Amino acid sequence: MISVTKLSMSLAAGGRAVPILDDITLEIPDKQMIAIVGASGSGKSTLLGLMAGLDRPTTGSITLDGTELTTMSESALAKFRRAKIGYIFQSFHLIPTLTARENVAAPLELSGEQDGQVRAAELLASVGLADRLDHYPVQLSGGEQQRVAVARAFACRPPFLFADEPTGNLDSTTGIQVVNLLLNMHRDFGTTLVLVTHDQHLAGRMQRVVALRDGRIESDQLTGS
Ligand SMILES: Nc1ncnc2c1ncn2[C@@H]1O[C@H](COP(=O)(O)OP(=O)(O)OP(=O)(O)O)[C@@H](O)[C@H]1O
Repeated sequence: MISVTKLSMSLAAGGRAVPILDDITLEIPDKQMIAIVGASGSGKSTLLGLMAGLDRPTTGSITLDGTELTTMSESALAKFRRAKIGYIFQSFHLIPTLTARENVAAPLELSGEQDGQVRAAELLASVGLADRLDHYPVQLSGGEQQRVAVARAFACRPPFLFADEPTGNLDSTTGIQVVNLLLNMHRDFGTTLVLVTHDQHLAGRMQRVVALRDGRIESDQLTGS
């Protein structure tokens, strides 16, 4: 379960504090698939980054599986993220000097897994990239890079997966392939999936859609998906 309580975030800009998120309270049950939507600048990416422990709020609480993130030391937070959190970026963020297989193996090897390279090859096969193991990111299309990023994000079987506009840089057909992959992985791994999107089609495939407006929750609806 993800619990966000009375979360606020202000950032300094032009010598003054600008409110970005204001009094957000949100509970996300285990295994739920939820989309965060809203106009550009409404605070979606900021909220996602806070829930994933990438940033610290000004006030409020964030717990994942009962662990409070906001008071953790940097090193404890980094360890927690490695064990519990997968993150997918709009612009893929693969390591350019590593092959597809090495990119996926990296988090496995960091977490002490002996057969990381073998497991990485299996994961890449499961996202349809068995014949791209030794390609570097620059040798892959955008959709292929995002599939590598999806395989990497799920590699350590994290209970929590966050995705910031995962289809934002892809054409619609490739975007649909990546979404199908996310849904399959969610089903197979039982992951809680929180994603930010501008894509109505993608949002509608989640079980719940939370809309932000000016840093506050404007609506919170189950979709029936
Ligand atoms: N480091 C920063 N310093 C100052 N303001 C910031 C900073 N990062 C983000 N902001 C501001 O915070 C607000 C929310 O940004 P955020 O990226 O969370 O919005 P978003 O809803 O994800 O937008 P988009 O859909 O365009 O990606 C924006 O007005 C942005 O300009």
